[in-house]
Amino acid sequence: MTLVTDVRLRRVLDSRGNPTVEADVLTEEGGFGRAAAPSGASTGEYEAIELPAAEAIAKAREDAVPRLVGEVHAGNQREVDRALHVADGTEDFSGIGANSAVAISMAAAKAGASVTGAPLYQHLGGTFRGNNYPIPLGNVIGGGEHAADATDIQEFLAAPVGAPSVSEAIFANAAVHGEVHDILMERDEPAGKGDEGAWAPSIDDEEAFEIMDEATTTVADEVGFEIRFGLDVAAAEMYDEAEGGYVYSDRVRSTEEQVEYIADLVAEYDLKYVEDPLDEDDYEGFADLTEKVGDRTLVCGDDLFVTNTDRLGEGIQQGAANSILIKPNQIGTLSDAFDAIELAVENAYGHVVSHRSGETEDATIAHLAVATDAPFIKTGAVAGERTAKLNELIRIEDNAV
Ligand SMILES: O=C(O)[C@@H](CO)OP(=O)(O)O
Ligand SMILES: [Mg+2]
Repeated sequence: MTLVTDVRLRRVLDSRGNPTVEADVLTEEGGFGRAAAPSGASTGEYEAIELPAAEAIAKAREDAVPRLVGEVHAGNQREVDRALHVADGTEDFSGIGANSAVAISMAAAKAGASVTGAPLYQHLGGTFRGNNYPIPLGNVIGGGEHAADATDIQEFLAAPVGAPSVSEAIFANAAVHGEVHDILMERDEPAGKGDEGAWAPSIDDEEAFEIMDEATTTVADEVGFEIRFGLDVAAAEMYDEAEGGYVYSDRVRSTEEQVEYIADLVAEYDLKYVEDPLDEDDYEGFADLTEKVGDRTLVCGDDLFVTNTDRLGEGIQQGAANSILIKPNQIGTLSDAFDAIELAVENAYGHVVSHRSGETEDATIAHLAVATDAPFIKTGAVAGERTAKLNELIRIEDNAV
């Protein structure tokens, strides 16, 4: 019923104005799915390889499309994704590009769902999926690789942990984003926005912590539920061995100092979430920090694990982190992302489904998060390519997809 009859690929715009790959998958019985690949700026060294969009499309047309059309069923995700791996023939999708692979993989899932008439989250998660929804982590202040002349820490994320529903959580994050703006205005700190729609003022990290504390407290009082906050340090971008450690605007921190610094921040601000607090090669540092604060906060590996089961397995062995960021384009297919989620869940690691800094209106990750009972989703707070996912979550909760 879901035999693939055509795969069409094209270049479309992403939110940074760069070309990215969009895929359409068509099947017998009129099935149709469309999806587009996102793109990172602070990419991990061990991610699957994104090729220039035009090249990825040319390679996929030559090598992948003939192995899909008339050969695989969109309703059988493993079959589709195996064919993509065979077509690619490398370990890191450098053959056809992880951008082509992930766009086709996600479009196939949507095509499979469309034939059965089930919403994508149910197609992916099964009919016995639980009734949980992820808490959205909303990026409201940011810098690092996502904005020039702003904070050293890449993302300050609102975490509305007490929200009674997804929609209330989403509106709370938007309110925190608005409150941050008001506080910045009061302080006479004008701010543009970074790649993900977060405010990118020219302030130091210390001031950003003060503002986050104030903004989350103010909005929590207004809405009447608990709002905490967290970070994506994106520390691999700061780490410079020759400089002796983590290079901040005002100083360099050694690995030990970095672990202490982050542990102190967790204690001082009761942080709910800390992503990539250490370099992507430093399992040991991650393990040290997890030992110190892992009972109180989520220590999450993004560049550390890159959605890869081998790297996650190593982290589990060493006790590095207690949660994993899931970005399908880091690994190339939905099947590989599901494998990483399964391994995480089996080992009591939390999983956080995530957007990239370069995004499109594609909302697949909202369905992926709901399908897999993810405790958290990280997909911004405002901006159209972010609200595409957030509004889809609202629709899913409202049974309207
Ligand atoms: O580091 C991250 O977690 C992401 C998304 O916020 O950024 P990028 O897509 O640039 O890697
Ligand atoms: Mg990150």
